[in-house]
Amino acid sequence: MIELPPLGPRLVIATHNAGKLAEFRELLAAFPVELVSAGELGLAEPEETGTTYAENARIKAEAAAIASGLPALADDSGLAVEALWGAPGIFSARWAGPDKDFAGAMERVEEDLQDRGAVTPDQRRAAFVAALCLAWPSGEGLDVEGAVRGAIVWPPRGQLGFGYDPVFLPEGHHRTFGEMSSEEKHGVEWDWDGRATGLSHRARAFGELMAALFPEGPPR
Ligand SMILES: O=P(O)(O)OP(=O)(O)OP(=O)(O)OC[C@H]1O[C@@H](n2cnc3c(O)ncnc32)[C@H](O)[C@@H]1O
Ligand SMILES: [Mg+2]
Repeated sequence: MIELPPLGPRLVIATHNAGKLAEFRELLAAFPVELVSAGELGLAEPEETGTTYAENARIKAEAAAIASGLPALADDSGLAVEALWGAPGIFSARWAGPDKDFAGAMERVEEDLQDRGAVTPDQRRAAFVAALCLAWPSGEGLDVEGAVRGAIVWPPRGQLGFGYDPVFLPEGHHRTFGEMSSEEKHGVEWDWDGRATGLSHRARAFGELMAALFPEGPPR
C-alpha cells in the first residue's frame, strides 16, 4: 500500500486546454474536491521538454503543484498513428501550431497517410494515449497511462469534443469521438470491483489513477 497525501480539498487541473478541463470536470464530478484550473490561477505554461507523455505530464503537474502549493493533476496526451511511426504523438498539440489549427493538423495526418498509400482501416490504425500525473507540493507523485485503439477516418466527422476527435474512430464503434456525447467518449462507470472503466484514453488513465488512489473502491 502506498501512503499518499489527500487529493483535496482543492485540486489544480494543470492544463490550458479547455477541452481537457471540461472532461476532467466531468470525470471528477462525483469527488468532494474543489477544482481550479491552471488558467484560473494564472499559472505559466511550462515548456514540454520531455521525450515521453509521462515525462511531460510530470513536468506540468510538478510545476503547477509547486507554484500553487496544492495537489495538481496534469495530462499529456496525443494521437499515435501506426503508419506514421507513432506521429504526431507527443507533438500532437505542436502539429496544430500556435493558432491551434486542428483542421490543418488533421489534414496533415491525412496527407501523410495518403503519401504512404494507407487506405484500409487496418493500414490507418491509430491510438489515443494519455499519461496523467498527480503531483503534490511535497514532491510525491503518481503516474498512470491509458490508451484506446482505433483508426483514422477521412473526412472528419462530427463537431463534438476537441482536437483530433473528428478523425478518430474507436475500435468496435461506428461513430468518431467527434460524433459522441461526452458520456460516451469519456464517461466513467464503476464496475463491480469498484474499478473505474471508460472508453477514451483519458477515462482509462483516470480509472487507473482512481484504482491507485482508492484501492478499496471509490470514496462515498
Ligand atoms: O498541455 P496542456 O495545457 O494540457 O494542453 P495541450 O492541448 O497542449 O495538451 P498536450 O500538450 O497534452 O497535447 C495533446 C494534444 O493532443 C490532442 N488530444 C489529446 N487528447 C485528445 C482527445 O481526447 N481528443 C482529441 N484530441 C486530443 C489535442 O489536440 C491536444 O492538444
Ligand atoms: Mg501542451
